Amino acid sequence: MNFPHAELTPNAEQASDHGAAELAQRSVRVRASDVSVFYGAKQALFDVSVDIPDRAVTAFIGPSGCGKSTFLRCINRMNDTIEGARVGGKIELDGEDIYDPSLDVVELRARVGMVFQKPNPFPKSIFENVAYGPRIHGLIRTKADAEEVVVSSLRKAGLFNEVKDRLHEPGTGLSGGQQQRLCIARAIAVGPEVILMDEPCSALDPIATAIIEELIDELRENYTIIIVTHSMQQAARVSQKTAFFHLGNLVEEGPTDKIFTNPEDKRTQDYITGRFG
Ligand SMILES: Nc1ncnc2c1ncn2[C@@H]1O[C@H](COP(=O)(O)OP(=O)(O)OP(=O)(O)O)[C@@H](O)[C@H]1O
Repeated sequence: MNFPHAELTPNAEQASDHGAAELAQRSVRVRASDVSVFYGAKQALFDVSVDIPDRAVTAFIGPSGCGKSTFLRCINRMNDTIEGARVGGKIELDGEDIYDPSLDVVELRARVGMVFQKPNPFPKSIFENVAYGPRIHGLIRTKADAEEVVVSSLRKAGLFNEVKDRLHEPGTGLSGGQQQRLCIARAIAVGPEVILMDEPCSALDPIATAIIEELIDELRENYTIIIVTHSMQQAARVSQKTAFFHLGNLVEEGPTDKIFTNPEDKRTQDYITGRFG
């Protein structure tokens, strides 16, 4: 699909039906109900409710400062690490309240992995970048276990063939796109169900971006992916569901082809046609 910025297409209804049918087959992996976020006295998100479908890609789009990253960080409780941040409402992962006081946040962050805007490999070898997480989570005991998890995670991240002869060299020596795939391998290594990606291609060139987009498309077979992106073309290419945020509100969400061809809210229409943002 490649039609952001397009005016409504004549077959919009047909396209929407197709996207809706695909999404209807997916169960809900993450459910947010009336989520609000405050940074000190300032409210950054207002009563956001949305269902995130299992094993699909959901894109969060919207102008700068509208709260996309803030909402993404609620889903693995990264906002807990920001002083003065307060989260209200409810977020469930497979029906379990992730803000329940009895929930182990370290375990949650293994189940809900995160990939950041700027690739941030540890200053360690490629091998250790991937083996570190499973080791501290007690998922590997022997050297053979470590090798198995490193190789399979690098394969799933589409990086193994490029690095198999230099696994013990520093991860920071890879190109930006390879470093980002290393970070994806690192997230995959601890067996997540959900992978959050906060503008994962914004520091990459178009070729590295295309490789990551292809990878995201493959990963959705096994993982629930949520991506924040400034690129509407990227949202249209990689996602099946799109949520449009504006001034801290979730304005509209639905099948990506419907949001881009037949949005219901004028603000969504204005944004996707490039009138603001
Ligand atoms: N750590 C923080 N402390 C205080 N205010 C914050 C913090 N992080 C974000 N904000 C504010 O919350 C609002 C939403 O920011 P957020 O980064 O979530 O938006 P965004 O849509 O992801 O923006 P961008 O597309 O520019 O990354 C903004 O007004 C921002 O200034």
